Amino acid sequence: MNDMRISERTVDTTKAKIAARKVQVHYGANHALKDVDVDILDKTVTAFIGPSGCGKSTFLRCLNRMNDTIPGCKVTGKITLDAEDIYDPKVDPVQLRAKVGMVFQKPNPFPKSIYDNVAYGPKIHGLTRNKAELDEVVETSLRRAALWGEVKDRLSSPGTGLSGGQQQRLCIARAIATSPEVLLMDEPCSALDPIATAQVEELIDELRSQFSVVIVTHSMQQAARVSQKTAFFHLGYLVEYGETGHIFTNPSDPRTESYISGRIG
Ligand SMILES: Nc1ncnc2c1ncn2[C@@H]1O[C@H](COP(=O)(O)OP(=O)(O)OP(=O)(O)O)[C@@H](O)[C@H]1O
Repeated sequence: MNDMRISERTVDTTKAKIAARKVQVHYGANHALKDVDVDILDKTVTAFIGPSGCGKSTFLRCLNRMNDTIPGCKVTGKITLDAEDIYDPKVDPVQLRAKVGMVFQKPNPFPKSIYDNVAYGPKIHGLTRNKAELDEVVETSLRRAALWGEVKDRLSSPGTGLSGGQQQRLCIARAIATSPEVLLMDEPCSALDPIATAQVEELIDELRSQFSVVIVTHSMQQAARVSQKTAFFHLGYLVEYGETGHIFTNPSDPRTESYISGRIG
């Protein structure tokens, strides 16, 4: 069922899945993001890089309206998903977040069973008609998150009992269970060891065949390994955006050059 929804999508990889124009974010008096314009492509991994505090997470949160939940945070400008304005008053942010899922820095499974962690989204969004369909979505999502083999015999055990890397893959399974079109990942490997990091990176590459992935990372090596497009942020500006290979070998802006060569950051 999940597979059907995905294969039904017509995809043109040069097409913008998300388009941002003149995006500004203020936290009270702090002007955190300034005039950000970018097209995020479908079926592509886009990395957001830049020094601490430059606005990467702030911009990521604009893309599924997570900033709505932060008091004093004001977002202006325009962001569209498939040409539809996500800040239009008729858009329900909860529905939007099912389409634009998010995985956080620290694995944050619900204090529920492994099964219920994954079943939660499809249940609240009414995506399945019966237990058999729900079972199928849970299995498919856990398989896609490369976790099924490790948990299939203990689906009723608590999600919080898994290792850190397994918990992060569970959170990824939870995020993909609603068949999102975009997956936002905010430093998803920063709490993981190198083996778990490698597993999640492999997974990111696989997920790209189904949808658009945006990843915030402090690791330039990781950005280079997993992404096809990179956006470099500095002091609230999106300084440079382009092919990852180009950004890392031949950046156009001196600020990008300084960052990738380790002179700022
Ligand atoms: N919840 C918040 N409330 C108030 N100000 C915030 C909040 N989140 C971020 N900011 C401010 O917005 C600016 C950008 O922060 P943001 O976290 O987006 O940067 P970042 O590039 O993701 O940083 P890091 O790499 O350290 O995670 C900073 O000045 C920060 O202090």
